[in-house]
Amino acid sequence: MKAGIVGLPNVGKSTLFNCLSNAKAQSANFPFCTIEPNIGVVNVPDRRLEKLESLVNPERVLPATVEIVDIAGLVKGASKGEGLGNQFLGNIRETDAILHVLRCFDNENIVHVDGNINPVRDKETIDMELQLKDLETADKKLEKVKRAAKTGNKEAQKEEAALLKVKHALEAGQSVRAVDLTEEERAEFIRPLQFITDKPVMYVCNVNETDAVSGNEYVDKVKEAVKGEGAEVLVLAVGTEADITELEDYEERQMFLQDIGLDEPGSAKLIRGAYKLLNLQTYFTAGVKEVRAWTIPVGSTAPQAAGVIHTDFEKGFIRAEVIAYDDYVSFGSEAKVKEAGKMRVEGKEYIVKDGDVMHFRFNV
Ligand SMILES: Nc1ncnc2c1ncn2[C@@H]1O[C@H](COP(=O)(O)OP(=O)(O)OP(=O)(O)O)[C@@H](O)[C@H]1O
Ligand SMILES: [Mg+2]
Repeated sequence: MKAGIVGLPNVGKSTLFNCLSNAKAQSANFPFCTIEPNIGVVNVPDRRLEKLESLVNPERVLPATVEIVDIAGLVKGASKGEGLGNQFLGNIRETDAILHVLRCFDNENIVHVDGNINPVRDKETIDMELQLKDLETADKKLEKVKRAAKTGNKEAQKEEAALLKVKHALEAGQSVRAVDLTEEERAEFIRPLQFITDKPVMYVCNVNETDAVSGNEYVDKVKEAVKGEGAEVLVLAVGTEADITELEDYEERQMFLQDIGLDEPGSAKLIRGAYKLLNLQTYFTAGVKEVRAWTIPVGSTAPQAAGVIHTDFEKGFIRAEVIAYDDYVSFGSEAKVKEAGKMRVEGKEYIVKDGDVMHFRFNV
């Protein structure tokens, strides 16, 4: 599962990537600095993990991770091959969620490819290119389906109807995620086509240091423009945070953050947001050797969760012993939780909850 960073050229995508990931991407003040995508594995900050560490005192602690991809900037006409359009759009198709960076800062030294600062227009430019690309996908598929539909194939007729809804919405400037489709239409016909504008999105407003806490007028306009989408809008002083990430010393980083009015890096919030956007959640294993966060899709069953550790755990799954995170913390140790009768034994059907601390019993 991975989230891709998209936006116009020179808006701060690679700089954002650099505050998230230890892998360093080249960032510079000229458009199309990035050509090949940069891929980084990012630790998901989670205070619960720190709490468990303090209770268990393990030899090591392993956080959950999420993959972030820094993609080349898109420009108007990308869907028709402008810039390096088509190739870049291919890189976006391979991701599972989109972090859309919008330039919300004034700075005469940093070139804007369209001449002035207007994040709402920029968003529309990017959306339109993504929508045009999706339209191409829909048209191609429709051509095939139409023939089968004409012969009276019922399934093909249903598919044609769903695709036509999507086509018309895209032509009207809507994204696929906003199209009114039945659950069945989505699952059977639309999701398999991996439309770019069907992927969940979060907007990242890149602001100056002074606006890191309360945003600015540009941010307000973005919020107003995306109100109907239900998407999250995050305010982040990307340039400043990248500088702070460079500091070796933890105390020094905290001081800098406090100076700009933050108690944790905005990038931490963003990573958690990306994790949620990907529809992922965490369960923990907590032993003296290792306290570890494991990543599973929301709605996973206990055997599926066990399978993330090892396929044998899933195949030979017998049962899971589960402690709710809050119980673990309020009783202070596994032994005390057991004494209090708060440890549950769950079977194959159990849907794992975020934060569960788990042991698996299995048989191979
Ligand atoms: N909030 C900010 N304030 C001032 N300058 C910034 C801010 N964010 C990024 N920059 C600067 O903007 C320039 C472009 O940044 P970056 O290389 O990250 O853009 P990009 O979106 O990756 O561009 P490309 O699409 O060309 O790869 C860099 O010089 C960076 O330092
Ligand atoms: Mg870049």
